[in-house]
Amino acid sequence: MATLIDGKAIAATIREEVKAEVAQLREKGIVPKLNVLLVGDDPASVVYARSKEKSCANVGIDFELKTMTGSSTLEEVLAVIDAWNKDTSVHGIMIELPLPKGMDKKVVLESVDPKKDVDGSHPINRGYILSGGEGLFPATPQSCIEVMLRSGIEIKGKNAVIVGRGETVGKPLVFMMLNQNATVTVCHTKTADLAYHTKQADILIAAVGRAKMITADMIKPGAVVVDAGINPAEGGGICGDVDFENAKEVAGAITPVPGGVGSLTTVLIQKNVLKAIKLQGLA
Ligand SMILES: Nc1nc(=O)c2c([nH]1)NC[C@@H]1CN(c3ccc(C(=O)N[C@@H](CCC(=O)O)C(=O)O)cc3)C=[N+]21
Repeated sequence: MATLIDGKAIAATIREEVKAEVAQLREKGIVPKLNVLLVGDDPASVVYARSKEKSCANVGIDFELKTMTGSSTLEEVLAVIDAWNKDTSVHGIMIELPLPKGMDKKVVLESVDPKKDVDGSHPINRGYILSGGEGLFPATPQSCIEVMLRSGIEIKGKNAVIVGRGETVGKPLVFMMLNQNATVTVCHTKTADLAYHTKQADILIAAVGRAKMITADMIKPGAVVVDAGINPAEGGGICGDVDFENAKEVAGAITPVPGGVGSLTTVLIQKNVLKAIKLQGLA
C-alpha cells in the first residue's frame, strides 16, 4: 500500500513560508501585488480568479482583478497589460485563459513583462527552463516536483516517465525534470505501447487530462506516482488521470486528486510573485 503524499499539508508549509516572506517585504515597504486580467466570462476562470483573490488575502499579497467584456478588442487588452507592465506597484500579472474566440493568445501572453509573468507562460521564461536561467516557471509542473522534493523523494538518477505533452504541464516538465537530473521519457497520444514505458518508471507523472487513464497494471510496483490531472468526477467534484483506488495498491507513493498536486498551484503562483519582486530588483 502506497504512502499518501499530502499536498494540502505541503501547501500549508509553503503558505507559511510565503506569509513570512510577505511580512518581511511589507516591513521594508514593499507590498507584493498580483494583478489578474479576465477577458470574457468563462465560468471556470471566474472561479479560479476568485480563489486566487481569497488566497492572496490570506498571505498578505495585494490583489487586483480586472474584468473586461468578451467583446473587448486586442488593443484594449494590450493597453491594460502595458499599463500594468509600467506600474511598479504591480509585481505579478496573470491572464486568465481561455481568451475570447478570435483574440490572439500568443500576442497577449507575449505582451506581459517576462519579469512579471508569474504564470510562466512567456516564451522568455519557457526558454529559461531549457537554458537553466533564473526565470518564472509555471506553477503546476513546479508543483509536481515540489511534492516529491518536500516528501524526501530523490529525483536524481531516477527513470521519470511523463505522460502528456501539453503546453502548461507535460512539456515544461520534461526539462524541469531533466534539470532535477532525472532520466526523462515523455509519452503522448502517438506513443506506441504506453504501458511498456510507464512500467519502466521509478517516477510516473500523469498530465494527460483523461480521467483514470493510468491504471494499476501500468505502474511498476513501488513507483512514485504524481497525478497532475484535473477531470470532472462521475459523482461531481474532480478526479485525476490515475485510477487512484487501484494504483495505490501498487505504487510506493502517490498523490491523490484532490489533495495532491493541485493543492500547491495557487501558493506556488504566490511564490512566483515573490520571485518576481527579486527579478525586478526590488528586494
Ligand atoms: N483560467 C484558468 N485559471 C486558472 O487559475 C487555472 C486554469 N484556468 N486551469 C487549470 C489550472 C489549475 N488550477 C488550480 C487551482 C487550484 C487548485 C486547487 O486548489 N485544488 C485543490 C482543491 C480542488 C477541489 O476540490 O476543487 C486540490 O487539488 O486539492 C487546483 C488547480 C488553476 N488553473
